[in-house]
Amino acid sequence: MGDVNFLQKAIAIVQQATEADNAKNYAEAHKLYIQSLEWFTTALKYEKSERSKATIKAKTLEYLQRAEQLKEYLEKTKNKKPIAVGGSKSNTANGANGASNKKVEDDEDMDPEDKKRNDSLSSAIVTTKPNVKWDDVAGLYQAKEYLKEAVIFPIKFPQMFTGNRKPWKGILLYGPPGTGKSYLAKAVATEISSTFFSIAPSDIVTKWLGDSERLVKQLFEMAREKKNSVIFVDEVDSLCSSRNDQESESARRIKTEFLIQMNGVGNDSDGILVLAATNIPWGLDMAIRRRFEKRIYIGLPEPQARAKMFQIHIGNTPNTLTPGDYKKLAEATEGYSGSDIQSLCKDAIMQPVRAVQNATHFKYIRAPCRDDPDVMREYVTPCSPGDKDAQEMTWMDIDPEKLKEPEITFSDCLKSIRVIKPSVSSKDLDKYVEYTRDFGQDGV
Ligand SMILES: Nc1ncnc2c1ncn2[C@@H]1O[C@H](COP(=O)(O)OP(=O)(O)OP(=O)(O)O)[C@@H](O)[C@H]1O
Repeated sequence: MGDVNFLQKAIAIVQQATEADNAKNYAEAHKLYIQSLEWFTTALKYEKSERSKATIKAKTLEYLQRAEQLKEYLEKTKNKKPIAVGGSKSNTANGANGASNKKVEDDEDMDPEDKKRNDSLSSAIVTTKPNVKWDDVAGLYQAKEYLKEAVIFPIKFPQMFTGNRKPWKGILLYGPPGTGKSYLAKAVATEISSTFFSIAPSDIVTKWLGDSERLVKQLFEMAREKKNSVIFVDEVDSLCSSRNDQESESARRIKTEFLIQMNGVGNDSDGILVLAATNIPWGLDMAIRRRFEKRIYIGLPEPQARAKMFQIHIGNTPNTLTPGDYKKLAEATEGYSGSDIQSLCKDAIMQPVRAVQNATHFKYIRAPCRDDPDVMREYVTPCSPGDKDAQEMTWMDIDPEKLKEPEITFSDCLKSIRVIKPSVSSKDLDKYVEYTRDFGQDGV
């Protein structure tokens, strides 16, 4: 339902954009096209049908191209104004290219456009640790091993990575939606001491129309300066898809720049790991695919990992679940992804709230005090009308202080399993298995 709203919003904005465009109000049209692209990108993320995805992508490219044309036109007309600011720096393209050996952080005499890009990149640096530890990621042992190999060991034991032993420079995490690719990246950001850049392609493509490739270049320059950095690109397919006829000039330039930077030709790319994630690895440009030396399949979780996910997501919310119950829940959720189990747990956690909301009878009980478990006090809790202590009342009759909500039970979880179904079909999985056989390796 949410996806339909994103798409509707995108269409509504693009209609305004075309109206402004037709009325020759180009600045407004440009602004609206960019806004619509952001909504289209979000709609694309949540769209499940491959056909609709292709239509949205084609439309997005069309609007992107129009927005680029408008931007070019607006810049040309703006430059006609006789403003003598910046002298020889007025040509931003030359400014950026000539600055390759300069410190990117050297703001003093930085080209204003470079500075703007730099500021934007600074916001991509993850400064607040996401607080996802390796142990919070259930299963995916192999993937975690590779990531530790790539980011922890080279920093901690640089002496091990001399001669021909080089740390991995490009790791691609691919697999169905909701299997923990971004979550793993968060664990990397939490567990490393070095700089972590998190890049959303929509930012690169929509905010920097026309000079996106310079933004990519500057990103790598900045990462090189920081040393031992990780650049995480989520949904890398939308930045580096395989060539097609509808590809815009700017999309091609971004991709080329990415290739150059990942190659590290003429650059010292040691110390940078490019970590990327995608749901559609087969949509990636072949040359880009090759730059990711490790391509790790992040598949659906095994039963053991599913049991751990139930434990993680139910956490310390009061419950009566035993280790045996967690095992049974794992067995009952074959084919569920990590995010399916997360949604399922969210639903199960709400069951006691529903029980309170729907109860027609409550009873008085004595139970350990919330603030001091050594002290017993009186509470009111929902019960069946047949209970010998049942009293007819609703939640509205209860003193909030006295409410004792029921604990989550195994049967609450089973109820949620009946409602929440797996989001990945076995047909989808076949494609990943085939891709892994041809190009990847298992990370589970
Ligand atoms: N292995 C896991 N361990 C614990 N939680 C997980 C795991 N996998 C997924 N989850 C839960 O599911 C949520 C969604 O996962 P995440 O966003 O990482 O999926 P993704 O693979 O990046 O999906 P997409 O491809 O749609 O971006 C996470 O925030 C986390 O709560």
